[in-house]
Amino acid sequence: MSVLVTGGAGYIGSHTVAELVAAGESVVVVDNLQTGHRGAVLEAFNVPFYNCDIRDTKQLVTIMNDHAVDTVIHFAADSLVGESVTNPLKYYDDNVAATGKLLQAMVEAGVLRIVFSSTAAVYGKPSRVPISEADAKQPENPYGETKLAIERMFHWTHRAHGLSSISLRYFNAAGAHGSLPIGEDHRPESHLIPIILQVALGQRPHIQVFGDDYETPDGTCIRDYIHVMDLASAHRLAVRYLREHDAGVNAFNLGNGNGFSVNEVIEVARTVTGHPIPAQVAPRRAGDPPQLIADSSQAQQVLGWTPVRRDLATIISDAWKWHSSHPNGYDDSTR
Ligand SMILES: NC(=O)c1ccc[n+]([C@@H]2O[C@H](COP(=O)([O-])OP(=O)(O)OC[C@H]3O[C@@H](n4cnc5c(N)ncnc54)[C@H](O)[C@@H]3O)[C@@H](O)[C@H]2O)c1
Ligand SMILES: O=c1ccn([C@@H]2O[C@H](COP(=O)(O)OP(=O)(O)O[C@H]3O[C@H](CO)[C@H](O)[C@H](O)[C@H]3O)[C@@H](O)[C@H]2O)c(=O)[nH]1
Repeated sequence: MSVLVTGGAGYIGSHTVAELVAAGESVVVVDNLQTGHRGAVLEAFNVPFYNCDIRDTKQLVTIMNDHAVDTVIHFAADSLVGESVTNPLKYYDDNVAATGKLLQAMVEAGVLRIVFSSTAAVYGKPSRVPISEADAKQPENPYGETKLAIERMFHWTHRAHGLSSISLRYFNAAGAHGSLPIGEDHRPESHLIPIILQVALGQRPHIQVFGDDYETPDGTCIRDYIHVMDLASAHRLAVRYLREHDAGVNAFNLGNGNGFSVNEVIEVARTVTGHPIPAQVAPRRAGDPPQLIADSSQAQQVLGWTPVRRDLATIISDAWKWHSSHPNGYDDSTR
């Protein structure tokens, strides 16, 4: 039995591949490298890699059959919130329609288990924190809307085809493997922690703090940062759960349950890096909710998941090891 990982050359996907390989799973990666990096799927893993789009149903069916795939973990997506607002149809095509093609290939190949990368963005601006899975889903951008639409596809494909699924709603993924040479390399980078670390590396003059007039103790936005290897372990457990249960349709939040403000994150990064990291207050970024904090008790109870790298200094320190040893990210010249 193998696990097919779509988007396995991306940030969270490559860390999950590392986790699965370490657990003795047989893994196959499918990635069109639109934002991923060939170098993120380490040669030492000896994992089959297909430079393939998830819309290519025919090739996916062949790959699933050739590798005796029994479960898919689906990371492949567009995930820039701002771009999704200016170009929503790209997100309906690349996220919703492309996932439809992937599910079609799975049904054709008789692969009826999927773990899906969902997001806290399905909730929009929450009415309370911590957020529970049953709370209102009111996405404020097409990115979150398309992820929610995919979650709904699982409802109907379960009824029609018996496809069982676990949607994992990540809060703010951060950090890096810590011992293997993989980490975060989005181009352009939009996430707070890697941008702060680019300031520490001298690649940017300062960090812009998007708004200091929110209704939070220090006025800056609060987020729930979750270590990428804790996300990876949740995927491993989700695969196991799907194999061992007639699981139906599930969705779980993945976060630490602790919120840190933008200013607090900058302060911890100053301590970790020993760099002053100049900060400048800038206007609010459109669509940012003041606070996002997860209630992840369901993932803990049902999957047996326990995040173990919960400390923000550990998360930033692992990210710093990656960024300081790979200041220009992956070398894509050998693609
Ligand atoms: N990074 C976060 O904080 C975060 C938070 C919540 C949810 N997510 C979701 O988690 C998933 C992974 O995020 P990431 O940060 O690792 O992103 P990423 O861009 O690093 O990884 C996505 C990978 O999918 C590949 N891909 C995209 N479209 C494809 C297609 N049509 N066919 C084949 N491959 C394709 C890309 O090349 C890339 O390697 C995404 O679905 C994202 O929406 C991320
Ligand atoms: O240069 C920056 C970058 C970010 N921020 C702030 O830092 C916080 C975190 O921002 P990120 O862009 O790192 O993360 P988001 O919370 O916006 O987004 C994350 O959570 C979303 C769900 O709400 C989506 O899932 C998305 O993919 C995921 O990256 C926000 O308050 C943002 O305004 C800054 O102040 N300056």
